[in-house]
Amino acid sequence: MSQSKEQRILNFVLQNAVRGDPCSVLDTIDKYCSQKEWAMNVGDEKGKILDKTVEEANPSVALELGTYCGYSAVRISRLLKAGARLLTVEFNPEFAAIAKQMIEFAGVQDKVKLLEGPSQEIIPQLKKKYEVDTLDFVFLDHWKDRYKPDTILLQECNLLRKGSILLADNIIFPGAPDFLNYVRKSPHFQCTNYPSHLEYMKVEDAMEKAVFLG
Ligand SMILES: CCc1ncnc2c1ncn2[C@@H]1O[C@H](/C=C/CNC(=O)c2cc(-c3ccc(F)cc3)cc(O)c2O)[C@@H](O)[C@H]1O
Ligand SMILES: [Mg+2]
Repeated sequence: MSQSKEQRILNFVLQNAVRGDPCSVLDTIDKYCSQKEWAMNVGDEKGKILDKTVEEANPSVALELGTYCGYSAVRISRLLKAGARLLTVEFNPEFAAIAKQMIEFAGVQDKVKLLEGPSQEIIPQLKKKYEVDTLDFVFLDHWKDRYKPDTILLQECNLLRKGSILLADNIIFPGAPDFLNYVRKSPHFQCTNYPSHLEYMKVEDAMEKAVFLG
């Protein structure tokens, strides 16, 4: 059976990156996806916005929705302080298996817990099953029509606290218009837009930061 693109990305990392070096894994994925096959990793330009927002949040507990190949899980977890953890949610078993190997090769497995399943099922389990009190940081990068319902679900499950930071990818392309409308109109969020470009392309994109006000 022919290999998937995601398997080819992983193989390129296993053969070309430095084991245990998260930056080398990120650079190697970016090299492959800019020169050989495009893939929907957040990439380096928007990745720098992600880095700054993670550093601002300095989270003890972070959540990512949409692991894909693990690029942003490696990117986020490499910045976490000792004892902090990232929970990342992925419902495609093939992508979850790729991401697990990517995370282990980068050497960040002790900081990352990969939760397999749909976010709407996982989120309500976070408090009791995964011992989460509240989330300090949430990165939204899964199906774009899931950003708004999952943001509402996070609030309903009391997983956000005053100052929790949400960061959403792809605000322009593919776009998440209902999410953008929702957080910008809500009195419970303070929003900031970060113009950027689509990963590996000269196409406009943006990220939106939404800080929960309680
Ligand atoms: C059910 C809830 C739920 N629960 C758990 N896991 C879930 C999930 N919903 C989705 N997943 C997983 O997350 C990832 C999907 C991510 C979706 N991302 C884009 O569609 C996207 C597209 C472009 C672009 C495409 C084509 C273009 F031409 C231009 C741009 C660029 C980007 O940065 C993009 O993020 C996959 O691993 C899914 O298995
Ligand atoms: Mg994205």
